[in-house]
Amino acid sequence: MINVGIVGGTGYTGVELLRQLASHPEAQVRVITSRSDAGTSVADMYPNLRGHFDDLRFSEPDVKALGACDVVFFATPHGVAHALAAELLAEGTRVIDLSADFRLQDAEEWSHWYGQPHGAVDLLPEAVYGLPEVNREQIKTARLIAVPGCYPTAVQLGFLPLLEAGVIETDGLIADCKSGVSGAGRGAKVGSLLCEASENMKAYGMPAHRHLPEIRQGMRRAAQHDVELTFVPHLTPMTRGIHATLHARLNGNSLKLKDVDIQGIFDTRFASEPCVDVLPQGHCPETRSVRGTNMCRIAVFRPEGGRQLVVMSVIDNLVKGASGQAIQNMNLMFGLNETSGLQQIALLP
Ligand SMILES: NC(=O)C1=CN([C@@H]2O[C@H](COP(=O)(O)OP(=O)(O)OC[C@H]3O[C@@H](n4cnc5c(N)ncnc54)[C@H](OP(=O)(O)O)[C@@H]3O)[C@@H](O)[C@H]2O)C=CC1
Ligand SMILES: CC(=O)N[C@@H](CCC(=O)OP(=O)(O)O)C(=O)O
Repeated sequence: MINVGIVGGTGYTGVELLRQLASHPEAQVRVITSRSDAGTSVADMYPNLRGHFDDLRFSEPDVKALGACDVVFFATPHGVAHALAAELLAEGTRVIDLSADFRLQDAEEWSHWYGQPHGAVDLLPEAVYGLPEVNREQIKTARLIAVPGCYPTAVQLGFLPLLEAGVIETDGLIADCKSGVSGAGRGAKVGSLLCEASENMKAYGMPAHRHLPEIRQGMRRAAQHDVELTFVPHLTPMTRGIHATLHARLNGNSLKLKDVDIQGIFDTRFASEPCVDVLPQGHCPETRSVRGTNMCRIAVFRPEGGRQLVVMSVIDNLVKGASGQAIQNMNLMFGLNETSGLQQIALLP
């Protein structure tokens, strides 16, 4: 049994970790922290978990108790994992961070986008970007994982096959993304109020959202050179889900273009991926088909056989976009079945 600690258990990604770990056959949550709700029982705060964690109570973060765990998840705001990761790693505890603290390889770039100094520069060289579809082998031996952001997961998975195959222009790329409101976290904010967010849709984070450098970093790796991307996030009136509509243009001359099998590129790239499902030609993915699941569903279109491509990529922001992907990483790090505890099917309607 893997002994698990969670720092920041009262947020949406924290409770999503608990929901998934409740049915995990080889993981046991031993410690879960909240400073404001220390002493409260988990089942009292989240009645959907009654019967699963009845003896578990939130406690103040304590490095000794967390350091006795095999792995600690950070489901905390940016900067918290910077402060605690080194001490936990020194205890032999592995760290899986759901925040952005270790996602960018360049500490100065991180400080620029997150508006604070990087608090753990020494750990950056060993942090592994936890996108299993790209870094599976490094994840298996990692001590410190940076779980990708929600938009970066949906966007990178959608663009990767095309970038790796070298069939698209790498300038003028567009990621037009829509997110459910749980992406903004559980903390009270005016923008998340029912009267603000329902029956409404708006873009935000313009002209540049903090996920842009993270997405660009992954796309640069896939293309092996810089890419030019416009990323526009929108808030939509649903609780969970991300829908990314990606636009790219085929490169090369029109004679060669005839022969490019776009559907085949996606089918081949993700054929052995347990958490990516490429839809058959002509089908559009929908967010409700991945709601509560660790699946990314993708479709690719080439309207009228032209140069322009449209890729659609959907995930649940709290699962494949956060907690589910974090558990997928844990499974790989501990040599377990990669989808252990992650085999939920979406509830329709
Ligand atoms: N929501 C989403 O869709 C996604 C979120 N993420 C990231 O995951 C992380 C958590 O997100 P989310 O669950 O939405 O966040 P919330 O804001 O809902 O929850 C934050 C949690 O962290 C705890 N916390 C806050 N400050 C500290 C601190 N200084 N030290 C220790 N614990 C602290 C809080 O409890 P308390 O204050 O009581 O200690 C709370 O349990 C964030 O970095 C977020 O950006 C990543 C992908 C998707
Ligand atoms: C709808 C909404 O507000 N979404 C959040 C992104 C989700 C998130 O928490 O970002 P990380 O993955 O980097 O942690 C935002 O735009 O800031």
